[in-house]
Amino acid sequence: MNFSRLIKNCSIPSRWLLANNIRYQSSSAAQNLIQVDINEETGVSVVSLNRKPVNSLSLELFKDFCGVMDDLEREKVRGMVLKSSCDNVFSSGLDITELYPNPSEERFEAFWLWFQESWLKLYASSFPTVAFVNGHAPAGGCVFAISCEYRLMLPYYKIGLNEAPVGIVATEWVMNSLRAVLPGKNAERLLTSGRLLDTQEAFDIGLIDQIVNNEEEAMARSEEFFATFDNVPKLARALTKQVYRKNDLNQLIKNRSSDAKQFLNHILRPETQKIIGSYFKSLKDRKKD
Ligand SMILES: CCCCC/C=C\CCC/C=C/CC(=O)SCCNC(=O)CCNC(=O)[C@H](O)C(C)(C)COP(=O)(O)OP(=O)(O)OC[C@H]1O[C@@H](n2cnc3c(N)ncnc32)[C@H](O)[C@@H]1OP(=O)(O)O
Repeated sequence: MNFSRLIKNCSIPSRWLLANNIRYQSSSAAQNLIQVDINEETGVSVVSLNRKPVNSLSLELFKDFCGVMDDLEREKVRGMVLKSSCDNVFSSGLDITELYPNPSEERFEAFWLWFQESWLKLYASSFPTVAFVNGHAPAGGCVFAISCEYRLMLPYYKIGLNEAPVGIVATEWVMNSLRAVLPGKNAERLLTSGRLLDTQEAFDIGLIDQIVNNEEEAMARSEEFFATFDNVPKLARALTKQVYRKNDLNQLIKNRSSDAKQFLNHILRPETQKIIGSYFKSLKDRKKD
């Protein structure tokens, strides 16, 4: 196997970014949408999504996330734990205001390309990744979790891919990430029903790896997970992961702009706008009851 070609092919940021003429520029340093804490002793980095109140995923958050992932690659961290700093919510998924009402083509295209970019960087990261699901993780929130290598979750929250009930068809790279975690039939059922599972159900079908009761326990379990790689050369580990995930990665890399166009067309359909609009209204109305 030609390793230098492989490394070049796995060089995540520049090749993919240049292909789309987009470059990282921190969009929101003042807003502090992502907090990063690197433990100098252990080499483990804790990355907290910090877009109050519910970590809905906006263009700015995706841009900042990509910047953080680039920094962690440069720092050669030993591992990353992804969590939320919002109460009770890991991430509420894509920011619905990016999808409704009728987003501008320019904004939406940028939004979608940075979402793709975030997934590529997380899914192919050279360092080990743990999602500490410390709150609800519907839709895009679940996409972040299943793109990590290991999932820990606090009890009594919900996780799943509820795109279908929201009028959205999950794209192929999202389906592939789920298939990599769950055996085929459970993955298909989760997608087509759009059911959100509670922590125990998610553990029972293997969507999450362990249930933890608090952050301290989550950090201890993460450390155990990272320690399983301590005797493995970093480059060999990273390349094994990237080659193993290569088909999923290539499926998106080859289709980035058609994926964005397809999703925009889908989102702009009047029927889709109507379903998302009434779903969003029901979210707002829930509070008034
Ligand atoms: C043809 C090709 C198709 C290709 C498709 C490709 C890919 C799909 C893959 C990824 C797609 C993902 C789609 C999505 O992610 S859509 C978003 C789906 N998200 C949800 O359904 C979750 C909605 N939210 C909730 O259920 C709850 O908010 C909660 C997360 C359980 C938290 O509940 P709670 O703590 O009670 O907070 P509130 O509900 O009161 O929320 C506070 C505040 O935030 C607003 N909000 C909540 N979620 C979102 C969101 N996702 N976007 C924007 N805003 C959100 C909520 O309305 C409240 O606002 P107000 O305070 O103004 O009322």
